[in-house]
Amino acid sequence: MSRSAGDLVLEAQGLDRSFGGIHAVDDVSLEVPEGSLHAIIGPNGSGKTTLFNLITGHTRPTSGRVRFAGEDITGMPYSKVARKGLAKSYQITTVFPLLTVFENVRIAAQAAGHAYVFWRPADGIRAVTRRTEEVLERIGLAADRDVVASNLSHGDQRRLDLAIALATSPRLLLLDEPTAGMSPPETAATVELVQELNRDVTILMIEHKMDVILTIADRITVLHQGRKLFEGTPDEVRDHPEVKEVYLTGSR
Ligand SMILES: Nc1ncnc2c1ncn2[C@@H]1O[C@H](COP(=O)(O)OP(=O)(O)OP(=O)(O)O)[C@@H](O)[C@H]1O
Repeated sequence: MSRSAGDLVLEAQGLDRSFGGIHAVDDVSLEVPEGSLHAIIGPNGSGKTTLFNLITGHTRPTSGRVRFAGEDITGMPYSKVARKGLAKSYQITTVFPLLTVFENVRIAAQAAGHAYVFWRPADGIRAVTRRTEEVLERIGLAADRDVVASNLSHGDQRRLDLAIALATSPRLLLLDEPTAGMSPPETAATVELVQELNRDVTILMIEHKMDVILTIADRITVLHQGRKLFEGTPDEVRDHPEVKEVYLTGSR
């Protein structure tokens, strides 16, 4: 299938999810075109994480549909969605702390099927090693390949988590606050890295730092109390009176 900018990688329609009496996500629709960097912002408790979980299959929507690369994936478990090319990088959750950087990334590359040349296993192993080295180079962790993951700085552990996601050669990468807990230099390096990755992977990200979002996003969805308050370009979001009010006063 040929792909071009403008094709929708992700389409969410009318997503809804309640937990008891809390309407965490309320009729949210989203369209993410191939190649774009789309950001989700909103105050604490506005439904960002729940929306991500509805997309990845970690949480079932009460109603609404999710399409990935044209296929309906609503309610499909993440293990299956991941094999279709949707990867997520969530706050170091996928790193094995006692394995080296290289081993961590190699496991992901292997799981993604890069070793699946069963009639010539040596080719498969070489392909996995090549993909692992390529990803480490790209993420800037090649010099740390033999370091045990738990000995990396917080910023480098986040980079490793990204490397693991990237090793699966995803078509869409979901990033949940990639700069959380990072120092200003680490944040700047991560912003650069995310922009670099976006050259060939579509990205959907949650981010709290407004300056980061306004710098790198093509389009921004603003959530407030589970609903879509506004969607637009960084300039439109920056100038939108209701968005300013929510961010400045925390309420509306
Ligand atoms: N499993 C759950 N059970 C009950 N309530 C939940 C559950 N998950 C989320 N919520 C509630 O749904 C609402 C939205 O939460 P969510 O975590 O999606 O917001 P968020 O925008 O990601 O917040 P934050 O920025 O603080 O991470 C909140 O009121 C939260 O307490």
